[in-house]
Formats: sequence, C-alpha cells, structure tokens
Amino acid sequence: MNVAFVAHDHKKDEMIQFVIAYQSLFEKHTLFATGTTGGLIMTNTNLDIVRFMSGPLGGDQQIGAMVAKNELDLLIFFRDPLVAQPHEPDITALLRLCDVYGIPVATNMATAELLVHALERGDFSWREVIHQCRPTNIAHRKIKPVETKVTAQTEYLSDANLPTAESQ
Ligand SMILES: O=C(CO)COP(=O)(O)O
Repeated sequence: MNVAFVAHDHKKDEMIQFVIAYQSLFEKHTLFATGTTGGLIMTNTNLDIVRFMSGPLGGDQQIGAMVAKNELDLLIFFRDPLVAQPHEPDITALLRLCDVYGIPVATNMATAELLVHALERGDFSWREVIHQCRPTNIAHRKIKPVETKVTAQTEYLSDANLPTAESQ
C-alpha cells in the first residue's frame, strides 16, 4: 500500500515515535512524506521515503495530487490544531480530497494506531480493487482477480461504484 506521512512542527516528535514503533510494518509498504517530516523519519529509522516539497512550499498539494489519482491508500497527518498554518488552504484541500476519494486518514496518533492495526490485518485489501481499476492497468490488461476481505468498503465497491477509465 502507499502510505503518506505529514506532521506539523509541534507534532514531528510524535510522528517519529509513532513511525519507530511501527517500523517493521511500514517496511512492507511504499512510503511518502512532505519534505521535513520525511527527512526526520529517515534520519530516525531505516525506512526509505519518497519525499515531496515541504508542506508550506507545496508538499501537501503534491500528496493531494496522488490522492486525486487514487494512488494513496493511507494518509497519516498529525496536524497541529493549536497553531495557524500559513498554508491552511493546502491542508484543507488535501483533507477534502481524501474525503472525495474515500481515503483513510488519521489526524492524530490514536486514530493512526487503529488504522495501522487495520492495515496489518488486511482491512485495506479493498484498495487493491481500486488499484486494479487504474486506467494504466486496464489499458495494459494487468487486471487479475483480487482476494478482498469482506468489509463495508468491499460491499460499497460494487461495479456501479468502481472508478472507471472515464472517471479518472
Ligand atoms: O506543513 C506541513 C504539512 O501541512 C508539513 O510539512 P513538512 O513536513 O515539510 O514540515
């Protein structure tokens, strides 16, 4: 799965502690982050992370572009609710897009921990269905049957609700 990490300045230590705690799980996934958050995680762990720009310089929007292409499976975004950010519109836009595309988002450690356990036990398998429906996979006939755990999401992703080449 594609997992992205973002943390505001006062939440960066919390993010590092969180990622260290679940490092062995995150090793199995493809990781992305805004610039400073990603740099700090890489300094403090052995994880490889694709780093975007720093948040205020466009990093949130770059992650938003992944969401808009339905390429992101999980966003862990430790926001600082007590400090106004100069790039608030970018933050709102990123979270809005996650709701548009139904991407699981954690904005605090308590929720992040629940989602990480869900990731570990296979509750994200419905995302494989979405990946199979990407235009490139359809064009190159890379579609193979996907085993998914039955969840409300898999039920919701009936043929009628699946993204198509036209809708992407
Ligand atoms: O500001 C951010 C997200 O809105 C985080 O960006 P950095 O990881 O570059 O500090």
